[in-house]
Order: sequence, then structure tokens, then C-alpha cells
Amino acid sequence: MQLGLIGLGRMGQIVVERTLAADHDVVAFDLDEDAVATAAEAGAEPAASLEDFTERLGTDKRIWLMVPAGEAVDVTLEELEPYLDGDDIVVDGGNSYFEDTVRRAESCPATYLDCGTSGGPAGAELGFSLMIGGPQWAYNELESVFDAVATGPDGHERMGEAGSGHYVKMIHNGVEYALMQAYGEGFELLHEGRYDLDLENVASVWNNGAVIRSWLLELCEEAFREEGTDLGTVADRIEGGSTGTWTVQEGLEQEVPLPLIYTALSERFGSRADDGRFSRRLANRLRYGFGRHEVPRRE
Ligand SMILES: NC(=O)C1=CN([C@@H]2O[C@H](COP(=O)(O)OP(=O)(O)OC[C@H]3O[C@@H](n4cnc5c(N)ncnc54)[C@H](O)[C@@H]3O)[C@@H](O)[C@H]2O)C=CC1
Ligand SMILES: O=C(CO)[C@H](O)[C@H](O)COP(=O)(O)O
Repeated sequence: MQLGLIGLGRMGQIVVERTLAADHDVVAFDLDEDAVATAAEAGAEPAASLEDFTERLGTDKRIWLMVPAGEAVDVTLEELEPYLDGDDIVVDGGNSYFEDTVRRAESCPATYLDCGTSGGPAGAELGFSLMIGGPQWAYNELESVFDAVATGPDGHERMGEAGSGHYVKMIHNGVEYALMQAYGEGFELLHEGRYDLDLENVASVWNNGAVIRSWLLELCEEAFREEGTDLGTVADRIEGGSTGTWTVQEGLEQEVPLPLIYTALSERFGSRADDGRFSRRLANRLRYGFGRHEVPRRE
């Protein structure tokens, strides 16, 4: 099969390499010429523009988008629109908001598949876990590509109609936030607690047979090995947050309580206060108000 790939960053290059390794042909485009050159070195056919890209694909185009979620997806679809019809298939492999996906699936002239992708750049060798939404015929048509990009045939599934793939991936990310928070709290207590522990050793022994072993825990072990047991210069600041916010919003809409995911998301926002958390400073001052407790003050 010939696959067109748009968006050749951390994730897109892996899709290119794994698709080529499975003996498919790849036409590659990115706004960044260096990224196109890297894909060409891997064996993809480079495209100089989106028009050139669509010409190289001919009829019955199979296109995979791996651009940042949001505006970049809309801009790309808008530019592709004149070249697309219902026999073409567009896969959005990024972390798009599922309601955007439903809207795009309705307006895109091509048949649209949404593909939640999990595994991250570190999953390049193993392959990804793919959660796919959209028409069954299009999923079947691209099955050999999904086999290549995923860990294999068990690494991808059709979840249901348009939007369902990105919906499942959004909630996957909410779970990811909560798991990170749980490991973070446990290791914080171990770090601050009664014993002088080597946290890499703790993570390592937990990863060997413990109930809480996981890939995230292997990444904890790697972090302590590379940064030190006190995490060295790693700052108390967590970026990201969009997928966790959408998950919490959906929990509110569905009236499903998500206290762990909400707390993990709040911790991220809290970590970004430049000057300490205002709420904690006010609580500090209020303890003086009602109890005449001493007020610790900043320098
Ligand atoms: N990095 C990760 O761990 C994961 C990322 N994702 C999702 O995959 C998507 C891509 O992520 P990354 O590869 O990490 O991003 P990235 O920032 O490494 O790469 C994005 C690429 O898209 C290109 N691009 C941006 N706008 C474009 C446009 N209009 N036309 C053509 N190319 C354009 C950029 O030049 C860049 O090469 C995002 O939606 C992200 O949320 C999903 C799972 C894991
Ligand atoms: O989808 C992912 C992992 O599964 C991406 O790494 C995503 O960027 C994580 O979300 P956030 O940036 O909000 O932490």
C-alpha cells in the first residue's frame, strides 16, 4: 500500500519508519524541510508541498495526519479538501479532541478515521497501541498499516463510530495522569520518609513481580537512575494538561466522579504558580486570623 504521511515530528517519523519496514510505500510531507529530509533518508518519497503530496498519491489516497492537535489539523484538512473524495481515507493519529473529530468527520470529503495513539516516541521499537474510530470498511482497508504501526494485530482495535478512538485515547490520558500522580505520591513519601532509600532500587524491585509493576514504573526507575534518587535538577513544574482537562470536563458532563484524575490535573496547574500557591498562602494567613498561629513569611 502507499501511505501519505503529514507531520513528521517525534511520532510521525516513527509511523513512517514502521510503515516502510512493513514494505509499504510512504509519501512524506511536513512544513519543516529538515523533517521531510529525515523521512526521505529513511526511504520515504519526499513531497515539496501539499499539492505535490496529493499528486504523488494519485486516486484512493490513504493519508495519515500526525500534526499537533487543534488548528494544524483544521488547516491541513482545509488545504487537502479540493483533492479529496469519499474513496480517500484520512487518519488523524494525533491527540485531537473527540468533538473536533466528529465535526471533521462530518465535513471532510474523505472517509475519516480517528486514531488514538499510545506508546509515545519511546514506543518506537515495540509499536503503538491504536484506538480507532470511524467506518469499518476504512478500518479494514488500512489494517495492514495499523498492523505495522501498532505492536501487531493485537495492538489496534476499532472502537466504534467517528470520535470513539479519540474519546478512548482522551480517557486513557486521564488514567495516565492519575497513575503518574499515584506513583509520584508514593515516591514522595518514600523520599521524605523514615528510611534512607535508593528509589531506583525500590522501583526496580517493584517492577519485578510487584502488583504495581508497569511501564510508567519502569520509567520511574529510569528517571531515578538518570537523575538521581532526589531527581537532581528536575523542576517542580508539570506542563501539558489539555487531554486531562477534556477528560475531567467529560466526567462532569456525564456526572461520573473522577476525583483521582481531577486531583492529578489540579496538581499540574498548581505546579505552575510562579510565586507559590495563593490558596496555600491564604490558608497560612487565615491560621493566624482564627488561631493566632505564627505566619511563615517569604524572604
Ligand atoms: N509525543 C507523544 O508522546 C505523543 C503525541 N501524540 C500526538 O501526536 C501528534 C504529533 O505529536 P508529536 O509527533 O509529538 O509532535 P511534534 O511537535 O514532534 O511533531 C509535529 C510535526 O508536525 C509538523 N506540522 C505542524 N503543523 C503542520 C502542518 N500544518 N502541515 C504539515 N506539518 C505540520 C511539525 O513541523 C512537526 O514536524 C499530536 O497530536 C500529539 O498530541 C500522541 C501520542 C503520544
Ligand atoms: O498522549 C500522550 C501520551 O499518552 C502524549 O504524551 C500527550 O502529550 C500527554 O498529554 P499531556 O501533554 O497533557 O501530558
